[in-house]
Amino acid sequence: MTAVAKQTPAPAILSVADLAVGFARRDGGTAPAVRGVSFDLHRGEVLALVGESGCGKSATALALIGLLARTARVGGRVDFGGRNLLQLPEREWESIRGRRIAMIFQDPMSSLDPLYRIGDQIAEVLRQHLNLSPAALAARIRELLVLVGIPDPDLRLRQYPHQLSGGQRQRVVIAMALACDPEIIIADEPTTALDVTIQAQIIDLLSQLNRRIGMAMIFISHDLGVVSRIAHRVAVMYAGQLVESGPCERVLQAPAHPYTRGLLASVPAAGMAPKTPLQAIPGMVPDMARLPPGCAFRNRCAQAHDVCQTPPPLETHTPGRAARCWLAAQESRI
Ligand SMILES: Nc1ncnc2c1ncn2[C@@H]1O[C@H](COP(=O)(O)OP(=O)(O)OP(=O)(O)O)[C@@H](O)[C@H]1O
Repeated sequence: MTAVAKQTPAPAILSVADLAVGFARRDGGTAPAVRGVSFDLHRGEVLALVGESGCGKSATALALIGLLARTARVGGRVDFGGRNLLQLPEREWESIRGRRIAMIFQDPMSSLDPLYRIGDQIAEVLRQHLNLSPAALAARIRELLVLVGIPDPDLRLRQYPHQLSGGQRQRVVIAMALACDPEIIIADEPTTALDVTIQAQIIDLLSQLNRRIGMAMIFISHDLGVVSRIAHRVAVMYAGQLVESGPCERVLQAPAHPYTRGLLASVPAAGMAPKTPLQAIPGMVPDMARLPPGCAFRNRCAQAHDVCQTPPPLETHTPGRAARCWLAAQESRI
């Protein structure tokens, strides 16, 4: 696996502090989904949120853009533009969602309306937020299609979603997310629904756009191979908590948490011989309603020992690198 050389810029434009999300259960209780997550997103930076299905990545993302289900209970702070987004009334979200913070979902068809032409759908996003003349609107739609690498934009903008390939549809969704020059894009598994070659093209496009336009991005993925191609920083989540974070190259080269090491062993790395067996992490992600006492990963961890019955804190060992593991501290892995 080759990590692209990237630099982490400052300052923070979004600050998440002690974010907690829980979902109401039928018995009146709350099932936790996100447990005390804190991180900063810096201007121009790509931060990857990584972890297996069910570890709380999407719930974190949806909290940042005010799209959690009504049954969700939310705590903590999300500071952006001088406001705590968790307290924003819905009518005030209109000037932020899609305008200053935009989201790209996994399946392009969930963001596109099959009944409307591509150009009209991009126009709708622009009309919602900006007051452009008809000529400026048409020019901006064309410019966006060119920006995301859609060939023959004048033809494509008159077509319907079903007339485009899956990769082109995801490019259109990216164009819609970029339409109003947002400061932050949240991309939730944006390539999972695409085949492998197209996946690589979309990741390269997002990476190029980040470098050219400089928008910050929260990139959600379960695949550290994909993350290594785009992220400046990585935050690994397990059972709703951050278990490791740090600069992408350093985390991938010297993972401090056994869970991060498990995730790395389960993805193909560049230079690996073709039939090298990949190792899945044994066991299952715990049921969030019945978390084991102590470290949430200990039932799956080959290195678990007595101390792991006490929950480990997320400790910063070197500046910018943190891990939630008693062993990481003892072995000075970071
Ligand atoms: N609307 C909801 N109602 C009840 N529980 C939910 C809801 N959305 C998510 N959850 C639960 O919250 C936990 C975290 O889910 P989340 O979707 O954030 O995980 P994820 O890491 O993004 O996984 P995936 O990649 O599968 O989306 C899971 O236990 C999930 O079942």
